[in-house]
Amino acid sequence: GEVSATPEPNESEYLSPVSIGGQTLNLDFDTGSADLWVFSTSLSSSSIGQHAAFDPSKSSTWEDYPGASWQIMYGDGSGASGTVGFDVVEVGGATASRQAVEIATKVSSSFVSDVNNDGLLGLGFSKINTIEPQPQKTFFESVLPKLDQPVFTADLEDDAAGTYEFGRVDTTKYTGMLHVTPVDSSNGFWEFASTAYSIGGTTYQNSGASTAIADTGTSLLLVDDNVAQAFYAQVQGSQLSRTAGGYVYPCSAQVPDFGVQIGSSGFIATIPGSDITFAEVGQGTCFGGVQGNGGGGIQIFGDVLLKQYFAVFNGGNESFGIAAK
Ligand SMILES: O=C(CNCCc1c[nH]c2ccccc12)Nc1scc(-c2ccccc2)c1C(=O)NCc1ccccc1
Repeated sequence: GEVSATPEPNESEYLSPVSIGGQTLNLDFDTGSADLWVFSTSLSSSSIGQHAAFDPSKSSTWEDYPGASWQIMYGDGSGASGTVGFDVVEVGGATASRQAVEIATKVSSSFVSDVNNDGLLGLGFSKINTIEPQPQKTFFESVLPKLDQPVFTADLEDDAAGTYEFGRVDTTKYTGMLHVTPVDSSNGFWEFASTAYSIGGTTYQNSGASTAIADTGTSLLLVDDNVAQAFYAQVQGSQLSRTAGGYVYPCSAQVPDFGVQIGSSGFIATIPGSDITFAEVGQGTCFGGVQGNGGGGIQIFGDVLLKQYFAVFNGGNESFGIAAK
């Protein structure tokens, strides 16, 4: 069947209503991780705050996974951990009848204060699922055999609602051609080759990192440090600020267009300079949406890039495609 879930965009994330054992929570759909975890009634009331919290004792279809646990840490220092069970998980119209659901008994402060999401729904590959003693399938892997097509699409918008759809590619959602590249899932990500970039329309070879991942769970565009340095060399007044945690510049600065190659096909996905500012950090200073990846081998193509395009994640032939919209 085909399903669509319309996430509510909030700042840097796109939330979609998910039903778990008949309880609805707003989860952040995240192609950069593979854990489905939720705020739960096991957390302290101060941690729960405004969040919806899943209560397994109120689900008639809940099944414990005795002795299992999970623990996840993200590159921004945030994280969560807890216990595991199985329940019926429904997104739009697709149902996973026995989906591993990770109950948070601990969440870091950044998730407590991020009142928009009640947890994450990982859409990466289950080889990076953190459940011990045995990693479990993602929601997409669970429903894949039942879908008309083994795909899901992400149509992220800045302020309008974005949409994830499972089982079909809505060709009315994009214009021109879909630029498709093979994915190497061996690291558990939707990872592909990316060896070139462009600044202000001029293309350069990327001498550093040679791959990138499509990551709806990361707000920023984290490129090879040399590429970030080359980009900000063309932004008057920019500087790498330790206090801000990255490159900042006067909000009045002229920011050039920035593009990154998707796959070895040669297609360069471009972000208009006017869409690159991520946040104002005060005193007329702006924080850039393009930042260095801190020397890690892979580049992380997050929402700053993905919201410019319509994205197709194909779990059948393991490929990633984007098109203008
Ligand atoms: O984890 C994800 C996607 N889920 C994010 C969930 C999430 C984390 N805070 C959230 C807050 C709200 C909603 C969702 C999330 N992507 C990947 S792949 C490799 C790295 C990585 C590993 C080591 C070092 C650097 C990156 C990350 C990473 O840590 N991104 C987050 C981030 C965010 C900001 C800056 C850097 C990295």
